Amino acid sequence: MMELLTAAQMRAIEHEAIESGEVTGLDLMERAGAGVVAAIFEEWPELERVGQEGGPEGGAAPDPADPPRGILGKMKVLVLCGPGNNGGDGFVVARLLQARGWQVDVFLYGNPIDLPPDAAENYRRWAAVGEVRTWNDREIRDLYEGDATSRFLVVDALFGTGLTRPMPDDTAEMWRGFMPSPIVSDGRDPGGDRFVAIDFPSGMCSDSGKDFGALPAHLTVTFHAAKIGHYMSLDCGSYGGSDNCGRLRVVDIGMTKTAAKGRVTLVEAGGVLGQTKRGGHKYNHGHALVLSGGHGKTGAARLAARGALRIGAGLVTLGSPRSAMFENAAQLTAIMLHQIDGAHGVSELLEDKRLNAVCLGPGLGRGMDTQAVVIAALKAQRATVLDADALTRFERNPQVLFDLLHEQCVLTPHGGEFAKLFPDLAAKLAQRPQTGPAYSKVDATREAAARAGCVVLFKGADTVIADPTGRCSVNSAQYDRAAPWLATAGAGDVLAGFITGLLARGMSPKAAAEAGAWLHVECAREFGPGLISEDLPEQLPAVLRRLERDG
Ligand SMILES: NC(=O)C1=CN([C@@H]2O[C@H](COP(=O)(O)OP(=O)(O)OC[C@H]3O[C@@H](n4cnc5c(N)ncnc54)[C@H](OP(=O)(O)O)[C@@H]3O)[C@@H](O)[C@H]2O)[C@@H](O)CC1
Ligand SMILES: Nc1ncnc2c1ncn2[C@@H]1O[C@H](COP(=O)(O)OP(=O)(O)O)[C@@H](O)[C@H]1O
Ligand SMILES: [K+]
Repeated sequence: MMELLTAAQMRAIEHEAIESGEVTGLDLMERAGAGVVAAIFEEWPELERVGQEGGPEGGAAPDPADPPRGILGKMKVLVLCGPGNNGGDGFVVARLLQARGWQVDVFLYGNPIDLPPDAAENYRRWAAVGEVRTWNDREIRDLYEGDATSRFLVVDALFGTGLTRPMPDDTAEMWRGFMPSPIVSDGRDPGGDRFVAIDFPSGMCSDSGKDFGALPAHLTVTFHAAKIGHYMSLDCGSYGGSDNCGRLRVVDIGMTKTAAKGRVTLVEAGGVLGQTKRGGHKYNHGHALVLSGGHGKTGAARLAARGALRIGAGLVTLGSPRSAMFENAAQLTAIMLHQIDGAHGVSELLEDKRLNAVCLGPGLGRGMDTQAVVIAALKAQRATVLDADALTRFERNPQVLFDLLHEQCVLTPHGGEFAKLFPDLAAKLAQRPQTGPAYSKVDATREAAARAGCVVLFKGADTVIADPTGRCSVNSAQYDRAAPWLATAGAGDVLAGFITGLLARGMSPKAAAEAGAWLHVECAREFGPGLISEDLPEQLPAVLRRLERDG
């Protein structure tokens, strides 16, 4: 199970490892620097030839007959070291690359006398073989921009997990010079300069992913475990959150400990395995009820119902108001249809104990009825997914909803819905931070789950799932699992259906939310560009088959 750490947890793990005699701080820094160098060559194998005999190096003319050499031209390294241990890692990288024959320039932000001990030792080791130039952001920019014939490998070792406030003013000039470098979506820029961030792109908050003025990287190399900030996607314009990191690599530096408490995990395939049916009658796999909106607003509920059926609920019934019966009947086959009018109808139908999971919200409408219907369903104490209108209908008085929620419920808000139910938490999350570690989506979702008394799944490319006890995970649709096609109308309705289907099959609310969200992203990836929400449930057979095969 992959953990995502806060900066404080990482420091505690490091402290424990050093105290136990498992490793020294200097060992860790050496391994971190060596790990960065190894990651650079794994990412761009063609760079291995730089500085080697017969390979391109400072001064070598590009050879158009030899594409790799022609692409690289002259390759120089610029290492930007900061005043803490992130800077210490930078000195190690500088030393190791110079030893391979690279031409390396190193700038230090701050006074060498103030460096912490391990960084100071690596400063000395570098200073014995190379120059440390005093920080001058104008000079760095000139050096970078003034050399049109060279390609640069820029190593950003300014700030890592110790960043506590917005980037200092005297880095702004240099940042502006670097910014035009294109950051392409898969983190590769094979023809141009390479920006490598040690631990974090400097200016990015390691706990929240929030942007204190970050310099985006093509490759980010972190140590021991990824941090929460690496997986927070801010959805706030072109640069922010995980978008800053380019590709992410995690390097093992030989520590064995994990976070003692408050751990956050990354949702992975493991939690989803075993979902394929192994026998039993349809009633052994549960019976899900999805409530439809009225005439002209029925598509969302059908998407959810289809999702619930495909994910393996034994039976799925669509509860439809009288006005929409014909419309629904015309488009349903395996899904059963039952007329339900109003809250009374819901209570009556849920007297049938075989209906063990309910989905409310997609297309339900914001009319008077919705609130009463939700209340009736919650009083029936079934495993219940509340999405869309079933959430926003309580905007004026969320406490009415919170008082009725129980531990078998899952709320699935997107950002707008979250803000309606938890306006104070959404406001805290939206604030531009002045000090770090900043308030994160993980913090907000945990608080929301504690307040609601049930599982909250806060959607996005970084879907955060928390239960009221603080257990928390992130389902990421970033990096290798990017699925931008999910930003399509109705995708959330299908997710609500997936989770409802898994609840009907007896999964716990948190496990169902995690597995549903994971499979949702896999379905989007299985289909790829051009996806519309109807396609999502139809990818499940292939995804489940693959899981079975590879499991
Ligand atoms: N933990 C581990 O296991 C391992 C950690 N390792 C490495 O250590 C890194 C963490 O090191 P770190 O704690 O020294 O913090 P780091 O990011 O170098 O910055 C702290 C310095 O920056 C300063 N500062 C902060 N913000 C600022 C701002 N906006 N503007 C100006 N200054 C600012 C801050 O000043 P202060 O706030 O104290 O005034 C302090 O001087 C980690 O990212 C990883 O690379 C590896 O070696 C492997 C093992
Ligand atoms: N850029 C993206 N990358 C990955 N997943 C996304 C992205 N945008 C949206 N999603 C996912 O798609 C779904 C959209 O849900 P929602 O906003 O409720 O849409 P709708 O109301 O149209 O059904 C959520 O599961 C969300 O996590
Ligand atoms: K950095």
